[in-house]
Order: sequence, then C-alpha cells, then structure tokens
Amino acid sequence: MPQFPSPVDVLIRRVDPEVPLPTYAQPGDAGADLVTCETAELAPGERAVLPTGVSIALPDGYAAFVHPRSGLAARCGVALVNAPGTIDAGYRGEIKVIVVNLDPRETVRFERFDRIAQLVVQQVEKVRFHEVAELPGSARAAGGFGSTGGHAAVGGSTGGNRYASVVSEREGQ
Ligand SMILES: O=c1ccn([C@H]2C[C@H](O)[C@@H](COP(=O)(O)OP(=O)(O)OP(=O)(O)O)O2)c(=O)[nH]1
Ligand SMILES: [Mg+2]
Repeated sequence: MPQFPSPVDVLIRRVDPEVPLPTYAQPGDAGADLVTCETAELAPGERAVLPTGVSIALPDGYAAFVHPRSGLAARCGVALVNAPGTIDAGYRGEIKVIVVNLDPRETVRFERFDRIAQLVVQQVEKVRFHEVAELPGSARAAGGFGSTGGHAAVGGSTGGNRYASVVSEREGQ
C-alpha cells in the first residue's frame, strides 16, 4: 500500500462561525478548497475581493498559495487577478480571494459557501542576496519572453516558431 506523507499541522480560525473548513476534495490533492462567505455577482470584466471566512497561522518556512479552480475557469471564465495569491506565514488576517470574470458575455454569480479557489501550502526558502558586479554565465543568458519561439498561432497559421498575431495586424488596421 502506498503511504501518504504525514500532513503538516496548521492552526485555523473561523472568522465566519458557519464556514466549512478548507478540505481536500480527493486524497492526494494539492489544494484544499476555499469558499466565499459572501454572495457576489460579477458582470463581464468585473472583479471582487471575496472573504473566505478563515484565517490561518502557518509554521515558519511555509507559505500558502491561493490558486484558481480549473472548473470555474473552464466553465465560467473566472480567474484570480493575482494568481497565485501569496499567504505569508505571519499573516493572521482573513484569507481573501480576488476573483475576476473574464467571460465576455455572461454574468457569474457566487452563492455563500461556493468553492471559489484552492489553497496550496508549500515550504519556501528564504535567501540571502549577495550583490555582485557580474553574474556567472549561463546558456539562456538574458533570453526570455519568447526567445525560444514555438508559440501558439492564431488565424489558421501553423508555423511552429511564429507568434500569435494581434487582430488589428491581421485585419490590416
Ligand atoms: O490572494 C491573496 C493574497 C494575499 N492575501 C493576504 C495574505 C498575505 O500575507 C497578505 C499580503 O499579500 P501580498 O504580499 O501579496 O500583498 P501586498 O500588496 O504586497 O501587501 P503587503 O504590503 O501587505 O504585503 O495579504 C490574501 O488574503 N489573499
Ligand atoms: Mg507583500
């Protein structure tokens, strides 16, 4: 039988006395689902900061990350503005989720205790920065932002190394 590693203990406080605690929907899930305590209606393009009804105290050396739910993204176009949101170990306030409705047409409605995001708890390294005049060389050097090509194409092009073109360019505007 596979053994699950033993879970890390995290203190949690209900800010809303009725809120269900975050739960992992399936064994082995990385994220525990967070709910909204408020109903909210978001028109296309609208955003909201939704309270989850919980605050936590993470052990030093850990952080929690508020990730989007793929089902909400795929079915409703709901994203997190700051994905992933960072919950610092020292933060004792209520965890909030900054949602945005990216659907161009449909209004999205959240009911109280709908699951809106998922919390992934991870160990994080603290670094000490050492200033230098020159950094050591690397194969990538300063290349980035698409320097290796291979992006998705739009408008029926199949070119492997071309970039998606913006609509105004395609229409000659
Ligand atoms: O999605 C999020 C992101 C952040 N927070 C809380 C926990 C986090 O510890 C604190 C600060 O977050 P962050 O560092 O991302 O925000 P900031 O704009 O840098 O604010 P600050 O100056 O308070 O650090 O806000 C949330 O509740 N939800
Ligand atoms: Mg900050």
